[in-house]
Amino acid sequence: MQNLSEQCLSIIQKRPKNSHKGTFGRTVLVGGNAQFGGAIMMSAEACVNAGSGLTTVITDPNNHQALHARMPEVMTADWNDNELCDSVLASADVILIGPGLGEDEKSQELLTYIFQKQTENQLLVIDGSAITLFAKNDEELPHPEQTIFTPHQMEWQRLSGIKIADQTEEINQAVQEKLEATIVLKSHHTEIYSEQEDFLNPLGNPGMATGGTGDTLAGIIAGFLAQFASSVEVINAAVYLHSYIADQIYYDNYIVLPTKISQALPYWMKQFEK
Ligand SMILES: NC(=O)C1=CN([C@@H]2O[C@H](COP(=O)(O)OP(=O)(O)OC[C@H]3O[C@@H](n4cnc5c(N)ncnc54)[C@H](O)[C@@H]3O)[C@@H](O)[C@H]2O)[C@@H](O)CC1
Ligand SMILES: Nc1ncnc2c1ncn2[C@@H]1O[C@H](COP(=O)(O)OP(=O)(O)O)[C@@H](O)[C@H]1O
Ligand SMILES: [Mg+2]
Repeated sequence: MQNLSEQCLSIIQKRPKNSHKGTFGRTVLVGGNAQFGGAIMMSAEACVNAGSGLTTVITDPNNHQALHARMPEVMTADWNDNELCDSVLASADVILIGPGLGEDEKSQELLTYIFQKQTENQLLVIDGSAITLFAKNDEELPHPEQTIFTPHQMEWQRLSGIKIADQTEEINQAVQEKLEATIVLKSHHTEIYSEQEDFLNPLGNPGMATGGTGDTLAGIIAGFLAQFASSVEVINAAVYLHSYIADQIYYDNYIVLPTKISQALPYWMKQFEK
């Protein structure tokens, strides 16, 4: 397993002078039920700050007002409006589903719907509740090689059937090969399992152990994939930068608020741009 280093951030390119919002990808985020609206809001805040050109959130209408108030940069779609959701999804480069999605009938319906809609040109990031739902059912991934799962250890236990205590590199890798998707296995030492190689993130701190830190990472991964060419290196950079910024904040803060990581992203991306 290869240790990630600052070098992995070299995928952060200086923006071309003649660029526009269309240059940096369209990201569609799906999640946030009435109870967990904050989760998808944190993903959206991360995604916009990570540089996604256009970001739309498909969510419970209860969350629209709060989302607009917090982040006017984000567009919204009512997750009951199929026609609107169809058109929003058709133009997506990256879809993220799961933060705060919940596990009821509506959540399952949305996951099945996204599986139907994903095309071979679109990347799909599956996080949070969507991992738990997928683990419970017999559905197949429409495009495994275009799919990234971002489970924490308990979600990975549900998805892979491997108990947390038994989650060793060899066993995890074997399940990655079966799933054919990329796995970002989150813990105090996050690991990335991909088709090519496995990676270990040496950064991060206990200040990150607060609800929303993973929702934020999912938003950064989606935003990075939307604007930089799709590769495991881009996912590595998202994981590394998320923890790098969290470590900067932890230096003089007992808790690392997830939204503070998002707010610091544009500054740190500027420091590392090549
Ligand atoms: N403000 C919000 O709206 C928030 C909503 N959230 C959403 O809540 C839903 C449920 O997700 P949860 O993860 O809370 O619930 P889960 O039930 O999926 O997992 C949490 C359980 O896993 C255990 N666990 C073991 N190892 C762990 C590890 N390495 N990292 C994290 N947990 C570990 C924890 O102790 C906890 O009991 C998701 O859709 C998520 O996006 C959470 O992100 C929290 C914040
Ligand atoms: N003690 C820790 N050290 C390093 N990173 C941590 C620690 N605790 C949590 N994290 C990171 O915080 C994130 C938590 O993700 P997750 O459990 O999905 O949170 P949530 O769903 O509440 O947003 C992961 O990126 C994980 O690596
Ligand atoms: Mg999570």
